[in-house]
Amino acid sequence: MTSTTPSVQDKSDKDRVIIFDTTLRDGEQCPGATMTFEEKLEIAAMLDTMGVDVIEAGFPIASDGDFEAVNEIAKRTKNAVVCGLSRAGQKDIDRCAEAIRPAKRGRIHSFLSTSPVHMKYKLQMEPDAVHDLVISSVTRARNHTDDVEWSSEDGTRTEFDFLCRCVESAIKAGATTINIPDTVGYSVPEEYYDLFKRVRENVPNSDKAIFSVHCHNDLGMAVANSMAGIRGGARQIECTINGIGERAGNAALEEIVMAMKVRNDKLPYWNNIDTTMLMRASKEVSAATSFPVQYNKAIVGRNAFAHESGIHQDGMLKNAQTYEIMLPETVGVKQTSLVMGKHSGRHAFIHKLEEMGYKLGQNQLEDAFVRFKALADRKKDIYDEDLEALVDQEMTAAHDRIKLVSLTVIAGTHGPQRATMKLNVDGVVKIEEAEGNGPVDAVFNCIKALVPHEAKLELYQVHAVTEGTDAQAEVSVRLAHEGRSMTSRAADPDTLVASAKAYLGGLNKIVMKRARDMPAPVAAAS
Ligand SMILES: CC(=O)SCCNC(=O)CCNC(=O)[C@H](O)C(C)(C)COP(=O)(O)OP(=O)(O)OC[C@H]1O[C@@H](n2cnc3c(N)ncnc32)[C@H](O)[C@@H]1OP(=O)(O)O
Ligand SMILES: CC(C)C(=O)C(=O)O
Repeated sequence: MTSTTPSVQDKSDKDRVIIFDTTLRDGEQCPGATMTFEEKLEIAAMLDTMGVDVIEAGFPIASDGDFEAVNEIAKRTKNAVVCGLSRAGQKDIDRCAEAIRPAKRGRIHSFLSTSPVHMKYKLQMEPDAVHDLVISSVTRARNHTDDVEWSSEDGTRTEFDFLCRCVESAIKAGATTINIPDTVGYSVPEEYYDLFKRVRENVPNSDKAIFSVHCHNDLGMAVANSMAGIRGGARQIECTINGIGERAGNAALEEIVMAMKVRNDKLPYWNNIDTTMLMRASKEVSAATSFPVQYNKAIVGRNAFAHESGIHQDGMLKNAQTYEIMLPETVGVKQTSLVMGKHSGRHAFIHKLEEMGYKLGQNQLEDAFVRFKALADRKKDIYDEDLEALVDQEMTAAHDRIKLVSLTVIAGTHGPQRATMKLNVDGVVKIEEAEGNGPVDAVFNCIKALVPHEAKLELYQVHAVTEGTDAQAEVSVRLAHEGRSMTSRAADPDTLVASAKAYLGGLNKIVMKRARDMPAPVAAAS
């Protein structure tokens, strides 16, 4: 934990927040997120191990498959309460009760809309009839289990007095948890805080139930609203892994939990979640639903602990607290990553090369850095292999007597292909133009014209250093000369430039060998 991250000091019961995970119910409701029976069992087991207090495992009346999943999760879950959702009708409630029956601790979660728009158009019921149904549904659920949650669907758009009337009756009928959902993600933090505060103050028996928040993210405020509800006196948060759920989703469990942990000074609440499992949970849910996690998603996005900007990377290298408010290990991420890219600076570049085992002199470093920046301008992702190729080239090129200055190639359907090349040979710049049977042949013919030699090309191979159409091409050539073979490699985003550099690399090796064999002044190649 960094010093900006106070630990949860005083774990008093009044500040304990129940984490109610609804990934398998509300999470599964979003289009395309359907999970198989086996995937649901795995996710439920993971949530149980992670310390989730209540697992909403499904909506048993929805289908036989949902019933089976809730029922099996109820049988297997060791610690958490297993909850099933049901409408207010008797059939729904009884089916839900049957599904959760094997659970060590089972909960029926019954809901009914209370807002004018929902009552009038969706339910087509008068408020008094809705109120009666609240009482009869909670009473029926209570006959099955003593753990009953009642939700006033569209609670944040419900008339205050009617909401209080329904909440009071639900508690009187035996509801032990009262949820006031922001079903359509319409509320704002101050308003949601106020709603809980006022309902708890106005409902005479409010202290007999635990209040719960359930927020949707239509305006991007699900987590902020959830925390506001907790400040207003709620002590259960309904949330999902990766924030999946209806439309724009629910409050994300990982964000809620880490907000309480990192900002415990301002949000002095605690929960039982093992935060080191958050990344694993995110990956498991993403794999099961095939929903990718947004790169910049808080806590579990792949960029959440990654830095590309030079100024940030420099800060991070000097002290991680400069740009990170929590340690990656806290959420199950191995380590911070300093991603090399066009915004990186020298500090990070040198650090990266040292990590990869390279020690370059000051001039070599400066040259390599300039070439790295040029590469990063052209290539989206710079991988370790790119840096390796770049530095290897830098190191071998340092003593080269033949250097590529420029190359232009005209290629296409109307041959012959033509290359124009400028070389620096022992400090003298020469230019030549040549044709060839294809662009590579034209390039090599240019080299032969500029540096006449006897060496024969034995092998020419191209492969991509990394993936993507902007990947660097790595070219290998083998030149046979006086009974020996010289191999050389070069990389560049342009295959023809890489080809020229690889060929010249082979020639430089021949020249160097000659110079070693007969130390007198040598002309380039033979
Ligand atoms: C805010 C939420 O997330 S609520 C949960 C939403 N989740 C889902 O709907 C997923 C699972 N749902 C389903 O599989 C199906 O909708 C079922 C099985 C529940 C119902 O299917 P159907 O019987 O074909 O009804 P359908 O879904 O078309 O319509 C819903 C009916 O339930 C009624 N209804 C809606 N909410 C409730 C409620 N809380 N209590 C009682 N009745 C309700 C509607 O008014 C409508 O009734 P009507 O048929 O008399 O007009
Ligand atoms: C059933 C309730 C809790 C719900 O999902 C909602 O209102 O969003």
